[in-house]
Amino acid sequence: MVRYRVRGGNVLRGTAFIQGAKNAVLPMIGAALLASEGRTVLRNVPAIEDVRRATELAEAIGAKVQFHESERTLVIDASRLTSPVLPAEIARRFRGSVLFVPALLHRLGEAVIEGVGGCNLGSRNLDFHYNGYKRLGAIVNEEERVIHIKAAGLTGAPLYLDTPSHTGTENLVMAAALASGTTVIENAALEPEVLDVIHMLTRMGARIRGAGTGFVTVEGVNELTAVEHTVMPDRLDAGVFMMAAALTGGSVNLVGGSLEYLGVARWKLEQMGVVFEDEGAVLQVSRAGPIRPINVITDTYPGFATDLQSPLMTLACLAGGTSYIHERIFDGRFALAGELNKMGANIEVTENRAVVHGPVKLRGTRVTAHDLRSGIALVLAGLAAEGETTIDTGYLIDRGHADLAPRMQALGADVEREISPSE
Ligand SMILES: CC(=O)N[C@H]1[C@@H](OP(=O)(O)OP(=O)(O)OC[C@H]2O[C@@H](n3ccc(=O)[nH]c3=O)[C@H](O)[C@@H]2O)O[C@H](CO)[C@@H](O)[C@@H]1O
Ligand SMILES: C=C(OP(=O)(O)O)C(=O)O
Repeated sequence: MVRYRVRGGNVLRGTAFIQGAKNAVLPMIGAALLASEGRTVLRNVPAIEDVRRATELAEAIGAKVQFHESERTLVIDASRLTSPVLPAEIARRFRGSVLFVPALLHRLGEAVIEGVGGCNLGSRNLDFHYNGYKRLGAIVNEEERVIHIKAAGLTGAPLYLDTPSHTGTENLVMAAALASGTTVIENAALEPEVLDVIHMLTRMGARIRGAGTGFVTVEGVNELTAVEHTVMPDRLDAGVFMMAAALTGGSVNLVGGSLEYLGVARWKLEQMGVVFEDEGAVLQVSRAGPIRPINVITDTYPGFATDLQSPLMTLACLAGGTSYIHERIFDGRFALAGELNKMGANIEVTENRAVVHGPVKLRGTRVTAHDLRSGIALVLAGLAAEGETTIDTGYLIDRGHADLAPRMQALGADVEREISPSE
């Protein structure tokens, strides 16, 4: 079992390199599987557990994949896919497994989903995905524990999403890209990662209009070509390093930490006292004065990202006053509050609203990451706490943050990653 150990009190200074985006690279691996010839090269790929699982899953269905981790480069040869089955033991470990379905439908005519993983955040349905496939002509059998989807050729159709689902949009765009005829997807997601995936698909030969408008039109083509593509920077990884600088009162330079994709999170952090200075392509982050309390409502992009809500809760514990957080995307994303309260925080949760009373003095203790973002939020809490914080289920942090300990150490933080002796 992986565990993180953090000794608090150090002020962070120096340079951090922001990784490539987890939520862009996973659909890009799914997109690479649509190309029936040649090799796809993805650059700026983060060495995270989710990418390792995606590599294993792609191999399980017959693709040849090489992950050159030190070069942050993934090479995918999907010329022969051999199995429509997404095996449970891999697929259950990450949400991105669901992004392999369009390639299986187009290449093999069926997909068998033995399980889908991802962060445990309450209900996480896939009905928008399945309804979309059905409208494109697929038959979806959801009656068993194992889901079977069959498609003898997909045909373009008008589609909609009840809410602008991130992976839902990516999946329906990929399904429509090789369908015959035209598909219009109404209420499509606007997240920058979705746009980066559409950019890659367009370079592969897909005909997609309207990305970033909420109405995406896809004219189906007969084939897609393997391309080389550089994954955009991870705005969630950047947000964490911004908050690490702010809560320790330090100053860090973020390489790849552009403000361009932060949406409302940028303005909320500024209201809390975070100062940004763009120096060409490097972003300097520091704090002016004490941390101020904040009101945050999570929303789809450009609203405040739900994935930054947990780290923000840690920052709010240190603010001089009461902060209010309203979580609108996931119904089970407040397990963090109980863990922070063990460290001395004063957080009250009622359904999907949290009231964070600050400032408190956090004390290091043993805590548990319930999901990826609560895990990284506990690392941040550890940086600000007196004494040592031990965070179990470190695998969840490694799902989405590459080389966290060395990157934090380079800034002067006392963060260690260890494998627990019990295994
Ligand atoms: C791999 C990946 O990209 N993960 C991201 C993606 O997850 P993911 O794509 O799973 O999140 P969605 O945008 O689909 O989910 C948003 C909301 O819609 C609901 N919903 C979604 C699909 C569906 O078919 N039916 C349904 O009811 C979900 O339960 C949730 O309440 O977007 C989330 C919201 O920005 C992020 O937190 C995740 O980091
Ligand atoms: C919810 C998250 O990821 P996933 O959708 O991969 O579980 C996340 O990145 O916080």
